[in-house]
Amino acid sequence: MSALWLTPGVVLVAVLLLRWLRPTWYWMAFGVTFAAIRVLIRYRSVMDACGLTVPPSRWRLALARMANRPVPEARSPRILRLRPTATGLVLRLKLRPGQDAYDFSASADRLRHSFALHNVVSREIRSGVVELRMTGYDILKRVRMPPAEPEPDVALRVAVALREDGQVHHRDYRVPGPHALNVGATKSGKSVYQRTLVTGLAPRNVVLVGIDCKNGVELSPLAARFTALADNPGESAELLDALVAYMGRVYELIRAEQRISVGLPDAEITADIWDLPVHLRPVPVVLLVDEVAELALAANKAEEARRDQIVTNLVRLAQLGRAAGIHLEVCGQRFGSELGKGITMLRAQLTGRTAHRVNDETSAHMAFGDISPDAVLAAVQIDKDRPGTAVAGDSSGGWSRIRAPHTTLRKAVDICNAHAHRTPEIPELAPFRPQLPARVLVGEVQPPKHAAASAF
Ligand SMILES: Nc1ncnc2c1ncn2[C@@H]1O[C@H](COP(=O)(O)OP(=O)(O)OP(=O)(O)O)[C@@H](O)[C@H]1O
Repeated sequence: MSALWLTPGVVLVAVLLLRWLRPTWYWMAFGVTFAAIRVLIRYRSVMDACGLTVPPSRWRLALARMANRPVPEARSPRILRLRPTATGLVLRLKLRPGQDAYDFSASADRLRHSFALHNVVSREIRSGVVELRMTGYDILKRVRMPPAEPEPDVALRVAVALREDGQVHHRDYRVPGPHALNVGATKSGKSVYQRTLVTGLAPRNVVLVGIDCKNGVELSPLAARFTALADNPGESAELLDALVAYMGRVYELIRAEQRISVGLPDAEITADIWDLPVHLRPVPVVLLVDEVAELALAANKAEEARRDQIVTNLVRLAQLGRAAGIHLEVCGQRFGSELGKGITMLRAQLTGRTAHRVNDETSAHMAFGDISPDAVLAAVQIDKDRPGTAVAGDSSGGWSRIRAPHTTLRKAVDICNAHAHRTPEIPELAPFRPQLPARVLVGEVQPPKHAAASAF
C-alpha cells in the first residue's frame, strides 16, 4: 500500500524539483500544455471581462430580432494563431472593426493575471493584427545565460543579457545601433550591465577605451584590458581630443584605399573599416563612458569651455565614428537637455537604448521618448527589488525586458587580466595608458605590451 503512495509522491517531488531547477524544461514538458488549454478555455470570458470585445453588428442584431432569437453575444478578436515557445505562448489576434491595438497594451496586466501567466506584452504587428507575447514563468528571476556561441570578429556582437522571452540579448555594434545609451537610477544595475559588456568584449579583437568620472571606481580595476582610461573631466577632454585625432587618421586610411579602388575596374569601393583588407583594417574601438553627467558639470567659464569641447567631441565621434569603427557606450542616471547644449543632439545618435529602473517618467522619456512610447511605460514599471532588470529598445521602435547576469567585479577583473595580452596600442592614446595592477606587472598574467599588435 505504502509503495502505491510512494510512486505518485516521488513523481510529484520530481516535477516540483524540475520546475525549480530547470523551469524551461518544466515549461516545455508540462506548463505549455496546461497554459494553452487554460488560455483557450478562458479566452472569451477574459476578453469580455477586460473590455476587449465589440458589440454585435446591427445586421446580426436585426437577424436575431427577426428570428426571435436571444441577443447575440459581444464578439472577441479572432484568434489567428496560438504558438508555444520555449518560455511562453504567442497569441496572434485579428482585431474587430473599431478595436485599437492600444487597448490591448493597456490591458496587458489584466490579461496576465486572468490567464495566470507570468507576463503579457502586446504589440501591433501590422494594421489590425495584434500579437500577445505571454511568458509562462519568471525567466529573469535567476539569469542563466546559455553557453556562448563563437562569434566571428567581424560580427562585433556580444551577449549581454537574457530577454524575458528566453532569447539572448546581444549588444550588436554593427546592426542596428552602432552607439548606445544606458540610463538608470543609482543602484539600478548599470555598472553590472557595463561590466558584463566588458567581459564579453575582453576576449574579442577590440580596443577598449574608458571614461569613468566616478574616480575610476568602476573601470580602473579592469585596466589591464583597457588601451586608455580617464577618470576625471580634464583628462577625459584630452582623451576625447586624442580619439578624434585617431578617427581622422582612420578616415585618411579609408580615403587612401578609396583612391586605389576607384582606379581599379570592378573593385569594391571602401566605405568603412569593414571594407578594408584584413591586414589594413584597424581594430574597432569601444568607448565606454560611465556617469556622463559628470562630464557635463561646469562651475566656471573655463569648465564650461571644457564641457563644450567634451560634448562636441562626443557628438563628433557619434556622428562619424561608425565608419571608423568607433562605438560609444554612454551610461548615466539621466540624459536630457538639462545636461546642456549638444546633449539632445548626442542622444539622437545613441540609437541602442537601455533603461534600468528610473526614478521618474521623465528619465524613462530620456531613453525612449523619441523612439518607443511603449517602452517608457515598461521602464517606469521596473521592480526596484529586481536590480539589473532593464528595458532594451532599438531605433525600429521594438523593445524587450532584459536582465544581465550578475557579473561580479572579481569575475570581470579576472577575465580582463586573462585577456590583457589582447590590449592593442594606439599611438594617439598612449598618454592615457592606465596604470596596471601590480600582479599584472610582475607577470602573473601577461602584460599587454608583449603580445598585442598595434591597433593601427
Ligand atoms: N543583473 C543583476 N543581477 C542581480 N543583481 C544585480 C544585477 N545588477 C545589479 N545587481 C545588484 O544591484 C547592485 C547595484 O548595481 P550597480 O552597481 O550595477 O548599480 P548602478 O546603477 O551602477 O549604481 P550607481 O549608479 O550607484 O553606480 C549590485 O551591487 C548588485 O547587488
